[in-house]
Amino acid sequence: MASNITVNPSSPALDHFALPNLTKFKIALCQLTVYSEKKKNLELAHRAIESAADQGAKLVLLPEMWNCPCSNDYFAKYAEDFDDENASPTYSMLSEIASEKGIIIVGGSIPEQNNGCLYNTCCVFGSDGKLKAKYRKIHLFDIDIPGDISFKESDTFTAGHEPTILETDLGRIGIAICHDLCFPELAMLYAAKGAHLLCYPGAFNVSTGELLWELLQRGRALDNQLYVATCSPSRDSNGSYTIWGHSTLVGPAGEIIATSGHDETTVIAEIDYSLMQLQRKALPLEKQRRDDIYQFVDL
Ligand SMILES: NC(=O)CC(=O)C(=O)O
Repeated sequence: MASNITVNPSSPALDHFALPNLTKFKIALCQLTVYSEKKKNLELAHRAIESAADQGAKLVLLPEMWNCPCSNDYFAKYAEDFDDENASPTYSMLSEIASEKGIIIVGGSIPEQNNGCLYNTCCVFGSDGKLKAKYRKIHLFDIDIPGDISFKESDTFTAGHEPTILETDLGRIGIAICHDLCFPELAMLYAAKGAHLLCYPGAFNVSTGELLWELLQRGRALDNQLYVATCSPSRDSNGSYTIWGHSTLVGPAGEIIATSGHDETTVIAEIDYSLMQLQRKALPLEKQRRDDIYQFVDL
């Protein structure tokens, strides 16, 4: 299916150097422990967001599946319907704290129930507390490594098909979730639409995490010369799915700006979009791209 984003990388209308109102700000990556009680997860997230905002963060990113254990056995039971916002405790909590603190929240992901389907969904709330965007994970994580890990997200979830990029005071933000990191095309699509920052709530496991997590984020940042932020739950070695952790902010030259281990923590780091401009000037990939030989086409 065609994306609802029209992409023309060489469009003269799009100034890839244009910066948002606020070019320098703090981002917080809240690496949260996930409990089996949803109420506890909501309370923990509320405290972490509050504390991050009090430390000056203007944008808070939460992990993939931060209020539900990462298992097909739980997704349906924990799912919420965002169309009925009064019936969604997660929606209410994120919306309230976003407006109370005047911050943007990229709300990680939780299971969404909608019209009989389940989605792995990220909601973004603006500083007025309003829902600004909803992204449903496009690439579901199905893996089978004999003797290691077997997980089939598509047993439960339906894949989304709408890339989501939003214009904010903190720049153009592209949203994707975890396994979406493995697909450079989605990041390229966002870059072609002028994204400054890509946010990936993620929950890589220990098998793929050690090998791929950092490599993929640095690759997406370096190829597109923009910021990449990831946020994972903390490790729970008792669960059936052992999380890698290591929430990270990567800069436009592919450099790690800040990262964590696998325990519960909040990473607070600075984003400075002028570094993006410098990197793009120093290494003008956009100008060097050989559109005469290959082209990125949005079908
Ligand atoms: N949750 C995921 O999509 C996990 C993933 O991609 C991984 O490699 O682990």
